[in-house]
Amino acid sequence: MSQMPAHTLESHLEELQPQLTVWRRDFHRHAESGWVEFRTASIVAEELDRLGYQVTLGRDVVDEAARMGVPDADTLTREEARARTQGAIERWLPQLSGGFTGVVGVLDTGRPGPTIGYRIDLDALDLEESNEQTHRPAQEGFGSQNAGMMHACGHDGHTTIGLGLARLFKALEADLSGRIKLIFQPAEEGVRGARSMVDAGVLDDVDVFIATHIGMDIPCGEVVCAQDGYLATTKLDVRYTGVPAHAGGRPEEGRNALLAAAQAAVGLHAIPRHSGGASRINVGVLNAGSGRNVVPASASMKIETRGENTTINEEMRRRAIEVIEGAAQMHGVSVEYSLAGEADTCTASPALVDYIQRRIEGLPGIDVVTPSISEPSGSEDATCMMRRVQERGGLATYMIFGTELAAGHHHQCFDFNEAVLPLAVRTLALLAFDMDSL
Ligand SMILES: O=C(O)C[C@H](NC(=O)Cc1c[nH]c2ccccc12)C(=O)O
Repeated sequence: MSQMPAHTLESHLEELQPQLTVWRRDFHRHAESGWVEFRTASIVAEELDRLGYQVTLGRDVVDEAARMGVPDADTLTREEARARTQGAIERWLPQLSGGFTGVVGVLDTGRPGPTIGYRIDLDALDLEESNEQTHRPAQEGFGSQNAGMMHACGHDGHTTIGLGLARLFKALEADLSGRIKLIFQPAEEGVRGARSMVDAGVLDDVDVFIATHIGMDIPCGEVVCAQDGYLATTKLDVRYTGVPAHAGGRPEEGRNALLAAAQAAVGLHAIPRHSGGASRINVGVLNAGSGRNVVPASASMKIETRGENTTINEEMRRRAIEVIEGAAQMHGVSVEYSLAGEADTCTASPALVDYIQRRIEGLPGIDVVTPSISEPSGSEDATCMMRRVQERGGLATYMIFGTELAAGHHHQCFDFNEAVLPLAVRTLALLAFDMDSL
């Protein structure tokens, strides 16, 4: 990788900056949950294609069998139609249809050098955004137009950073060598999409891999070179089926699915925490019953286990399944459960962390460079992409770009300081220009 004049980058970035805000607010306003990011993915594909990147998408980058937590066919069809009405770019939709909303753009300089992969997650959360006028997106007219979907974790910012990188790398291509691979991943929330891109082979030619997240309760100007504290996690969908009966006339003929689920919910949260390290369990959703005077014949739950390492998470999952099955037996109902998402832990590559720390010290806008954070945090399926690259002898890390938040991640009033966008684009771009020293 050769050096490029810093003023060249800065002049391109200055020109790009207004566009970053436009992109972020457009993606925020058209928030799309996992596997239905049709409009977002089509805009990404169009921009990459316009810039001259090699664009692959859909089933070419998403392995169908490895997808997890995919919405039902009616939802996919409805959301694709919604995306069309909101300006999705038609020519890309056939390949994205059915919930194959991954997009990969490759810039091949033709000169010897590493392939550097950047992971960008596209999806919004299943959450209703605040419409309070104290919430800036609502006040300034870019609140989500899609009921029950909100960018409340910063992935609208991530997608913007990815497109900003695409433009900047194209503008600076003459000073680059090797290949840049921008990996736009669906369905990070619920850890559902990364595995399908790994199984599609997307990471098999990546030498250096960088995933990123903004926010995480640190201020704009602080950059973490490696977030190592991600928890291994398993997500399960559970369904109990009982026997309906007249609650007043023949209660003894019923088999109560609601009680089975309630028993399971309490039993799950009673599973002891693990002495070997951090462990978590959560029953996030419980729906049951059909009428006040009917013995409930159906109940469904969305649950998750987490652990500081694979062993702890596996033990939490094993105990959870014991409880789920035991509750069914207690109430004489049947139970089915399915895997709805899964991710492991991962540790960043020390050589890459050292390189990043040296390279970004003193860059414009960066006040604090933290080498790594290892406190148990949430979970991330980028870890399976990191592992794939490392298994092949490559280097991987997960960077955090701090930024002030109006409310915490996954909160209906979430918003962030958009100054992080150009800072992240500059920092991530510069990392690609001096990797020979790695
Ligand atoms: O398990 C999931 O659904 C992934 C999801 N991931 C994130 O929210 C990203 C994330 C990981 N760690 C943190 C810490 C704070 C905010 C966001 C995150 C989570 O942990 O619930």
